[in-house]
Amino acid sequence: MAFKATLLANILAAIATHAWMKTYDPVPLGVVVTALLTVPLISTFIANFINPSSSMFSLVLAYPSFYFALTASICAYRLSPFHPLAKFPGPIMLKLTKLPSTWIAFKGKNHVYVKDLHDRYGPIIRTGPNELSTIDKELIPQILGNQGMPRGPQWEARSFGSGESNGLDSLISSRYTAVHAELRVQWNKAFSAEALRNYEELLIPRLVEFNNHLKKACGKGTAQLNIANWISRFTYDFMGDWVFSENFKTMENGDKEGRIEMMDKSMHLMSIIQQIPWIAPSVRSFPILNKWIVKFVSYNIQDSTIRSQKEMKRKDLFYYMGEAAGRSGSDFDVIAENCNLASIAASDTTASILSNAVYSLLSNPEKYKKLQQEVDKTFTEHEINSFHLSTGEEVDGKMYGEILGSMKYLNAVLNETMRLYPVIPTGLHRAPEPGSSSKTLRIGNDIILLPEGNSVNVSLYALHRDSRNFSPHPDAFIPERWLSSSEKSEYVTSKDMFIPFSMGPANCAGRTLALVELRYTLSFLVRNFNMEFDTPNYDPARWVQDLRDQYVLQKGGLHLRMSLRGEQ
Ligand code: HEM
Repeated sequence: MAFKATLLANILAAIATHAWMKTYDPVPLGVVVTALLTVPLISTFIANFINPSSSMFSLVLAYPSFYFALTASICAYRLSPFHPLAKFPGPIMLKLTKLPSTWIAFKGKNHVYVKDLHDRYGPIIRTGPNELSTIDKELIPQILGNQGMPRGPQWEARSFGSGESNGLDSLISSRYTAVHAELRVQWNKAFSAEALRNYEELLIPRLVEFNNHLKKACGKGTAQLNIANWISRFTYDFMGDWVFSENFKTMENGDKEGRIEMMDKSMHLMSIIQQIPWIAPSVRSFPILNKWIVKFVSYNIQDSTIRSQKEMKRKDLFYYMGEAAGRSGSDFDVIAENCNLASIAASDTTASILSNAVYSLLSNPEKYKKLQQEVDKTFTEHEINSFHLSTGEEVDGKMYGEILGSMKYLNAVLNETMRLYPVIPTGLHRAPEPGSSSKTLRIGNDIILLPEGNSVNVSLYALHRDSRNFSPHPDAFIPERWLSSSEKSEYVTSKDMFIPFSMGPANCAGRTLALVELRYTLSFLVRNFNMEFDTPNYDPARWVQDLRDQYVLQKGGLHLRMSLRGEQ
């Protein structure tokens, strides 16, 4: 009898605990742990008070029965028709827990996994107890567009800052529409036509330096180079120029401080903990786990501090985030947070696309040749000589952004690269605005009610490889699919479903600069160097295997044999 009373008390307590956790979700981890430790004790005490028995025996029974009942209650609810996401298909394990996704994120293969799930289950799937993923054409604008939702809790886990959801964090991790819109105004000013021209002026000398390093490495013969690593250092140094007015000299001296490595390790941790955002603050309170993030941020704070003490020579991002926004020294945290964001957004992203573009071209020699022909023709026609190695000339002050922007094949190659290898492959995460209770989405005549506490992800990797949007051969690198506009084209190319920079109010703020940098850098590489895979030392099949979805699409090494091209 006493045995039954303890059992019953703990089952009831478990159900009540579950109901309480659901109602006040997300409950801070510390409170949850305290509840899990104390509630079985209290319920057993009450049961024993009403029906005295051997307290030792009751205690032995209390914890297992409570945890078992709590787990059963949670699982039953998540699989039940009462769950708001009940009607969406997906593997049972994912409906129950995010643990499998956490493991897959650890391995960096979430993009492949989610695409595979969409192939199996359809355009709207359940990828977690409270999470959907969609590649549905009708839903995407409702999620990302102007009337869509703000960023979801995954972005808090990705925050480099304090991670507070209501404070002035960086633009990318603010979850409130109004806070985001206010910050975005300043970011938009930082990419005005005048600002862009300024950045372009900074880009050219840095590109010439990149050119010269590669030229030196090649000497009069052939060099074996990890071009992905060189590209990362180039994009990082260029970021230093226009964000902090500082030359980090990673091309000259190597990544001695390990900044690029730190950035990548930080994002690996974030990509894992974002799967279960509510544990993120606790995980990040462990110094051993958080050390890369802390170190990376401390470098950026140091860079912002140095920049704040310098006389401004050019309008860099620090200026736009600070002085131009009417912010002063007391707002240093906001300025530094946003410069910190730019240090990743403006380096790892372009490095990822450029390396993937080189890999794709070398894997498709006829496309490589076609691009080279276009680049040679355009550079000759417009006398774009200052990048040509053999001239060794200094920068001539001319800007070529517009000319490069009109190069059809170059832009088709970049589009095709961003289609196949989107920089943020799975992480366009959105959730109902905190405090809004729910978001209503429409699909045909159906209504999807997404209550607060639930979220939805758009997977660009799956969207861009969906044969309904891009065919034939959605997984193949075919820049030509971007060139034909006629109805009779042999290609289906859904341009509205090509969103590598996302869409809506939180789309990529740096899109215009990114495109300028990509066009310049790729055309200069193709113009000035012969490039081929360094086989048999390097197996090109490794490239795709080494790509990892770690918030930003991370890459391994890309080992090439490179030599200078002669006069064209
Ligand atoms: C090829 C290069 C790049 C790609 C493909 C890319 C892609 C993206 C995507 C997909 C997002 C939106 C995420 C979402 O919807 O939640 C984003 C946001 C953002 N990107 Fe980029 N990005 C690139 C380069 C850059 C550069 C060079 C900058 C310059 C700092 C930049 C700054 C930002 C910022 C500030 C945001 C947040 C925008 C907001 O919340 O309003 N990105 N980027």
